[in-house]
Amino acid sequence: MAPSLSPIRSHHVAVIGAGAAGLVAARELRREGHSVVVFERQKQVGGTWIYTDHTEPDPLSVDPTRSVVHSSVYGSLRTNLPRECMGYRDFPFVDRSGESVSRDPRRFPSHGEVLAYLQNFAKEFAIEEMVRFETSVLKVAPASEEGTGKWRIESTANEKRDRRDEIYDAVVVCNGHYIEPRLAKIPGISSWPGKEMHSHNYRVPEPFKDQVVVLIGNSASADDISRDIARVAKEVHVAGRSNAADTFIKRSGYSNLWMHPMIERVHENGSVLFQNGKTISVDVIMHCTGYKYHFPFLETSGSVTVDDNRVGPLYKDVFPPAFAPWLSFVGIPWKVVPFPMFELQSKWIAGVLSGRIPLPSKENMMKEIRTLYSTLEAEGIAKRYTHQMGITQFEYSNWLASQCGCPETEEWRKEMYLTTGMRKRAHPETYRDEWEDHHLVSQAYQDFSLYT
Ligand SMILES: Cc1cc2nc3c(=O)[nH]c(=O)nc-3n(C[C@H](O)[C@H](O)[C@H](O)COP(=O)(O)OP(=O)(O)OC[C@H]3O[C@@H](n4cnc5c(N)ncnc54)[C@H](O)[C@@H]3O)c2cc1C
Repeated sequence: MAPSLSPIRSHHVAVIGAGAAGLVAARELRREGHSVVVFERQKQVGGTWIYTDHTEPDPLSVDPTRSVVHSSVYGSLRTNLPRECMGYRDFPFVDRSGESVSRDPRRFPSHGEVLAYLQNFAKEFAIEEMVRFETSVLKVAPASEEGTGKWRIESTANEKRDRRDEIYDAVVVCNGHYIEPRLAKIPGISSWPGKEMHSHNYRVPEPFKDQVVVLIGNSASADDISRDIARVAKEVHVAGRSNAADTFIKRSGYSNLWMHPMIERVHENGSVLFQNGKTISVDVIMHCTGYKYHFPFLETSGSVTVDDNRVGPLYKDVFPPAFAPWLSFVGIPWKVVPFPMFELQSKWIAGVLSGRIPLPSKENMMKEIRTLYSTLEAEGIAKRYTHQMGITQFEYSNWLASQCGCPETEEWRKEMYLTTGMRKRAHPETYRDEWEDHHLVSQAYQDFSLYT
């Protein structure tokens, strides 16, 4: 029998990961009265925002035995959302350059500023006292075959190599999903002699000096990294699946940066043929093709799977009905404003666990998931886009807010997200330094005065 959800019960909850998702999950769980242990394999909080010069020994990151480097952040990275929009709702991401000279006051700051913000958040809410640093979770499995609802967690302290085996009432998975690369399929690649890598292992442009580089991808990273590398490389070519087959465009402002459709095939002599018929001799192919959800520690005997990058079944992207509410995930949706969404998902999980917020029956949750899958299929949307949200994120967040009794997403935040998206597409070079949504910034700061 699973533990009953009588009103306001406190549980012993494990959170996996101390990135932006795990930090706010820990705060909300403790606020609700649960006892919390956060497992974090790195030495500090911040997850993907902890920049490191290190990269993985396997540049494509496909070797399952490789030592994993968590962060995918590159040296020049600045946020692609304005700070007002990006921060948690009750801990605004405001300029704190008055507090320390090393802060970055820009509206679209560098990765170091986001890390500093997350560190401030952890300090403000005393999160670190709940975190076991340098401790990797190796296995998460139901504690017994009888389905007691409890979870067995095996972990190891990285240095000491001592394994711990513990039982928790509930597990909240916040392990991030920008670690396990997806790769493009390229005909002829096995005998192509050049260097292949994934953007996960890109840090700085210098190694690409005087080289001819092809980047595959239409994402923010392909866009940013191509410009970064074009400063030193001989030529940079971006191959995008969504570009028309005859695309051959020189990027304005650059003498050495071109856009193409996908690669048709590559050859033993080092050349690359694009679908537009252009052939060039290439030194490096970089896959900026995104990541796969990956939960190497999770053992659910097939009850929770990753199928073509669909994590499922998940009710509202959070609870697998078979284990609800004792297993949950924060941070699965993508193309979203992540931090405020993590905050609402975490409030919901905390309230459901304590019995304050009801969940539908397992059957009804499954019914809703099946309806979602059928709708996606009928609309011709591939499984791998199940968790993509974009504009629908606000309806989703507002639903979460209604469950938790919180105010809906602020209008200014929604408008700022949409306006930034439009400016990014129209002015990819300058959107981080020039903007027109000053009225939205004022509205944001009016709201922030409640918290700052
Ligand atoms: C290149 C890049 C640019 C981005 N730009 C933006 C942006 O501009 N704005 C924005 O809002 N978002 C951006 N994002 C999205 C970003 O991922 C989210 O903002 C957010 O940081 C994700 O937080 P998370 O906690 O889900 O995951 P992560 O930050 O990845 O944290 C997961 C944590 O789990 C730990 N962990 C994993 N497995 C284990 C284990 N087995 N045992 C113990 N600990 C474990 C990791 O060490 C890590 O600390 C960007 C992402 C990338 C990759």
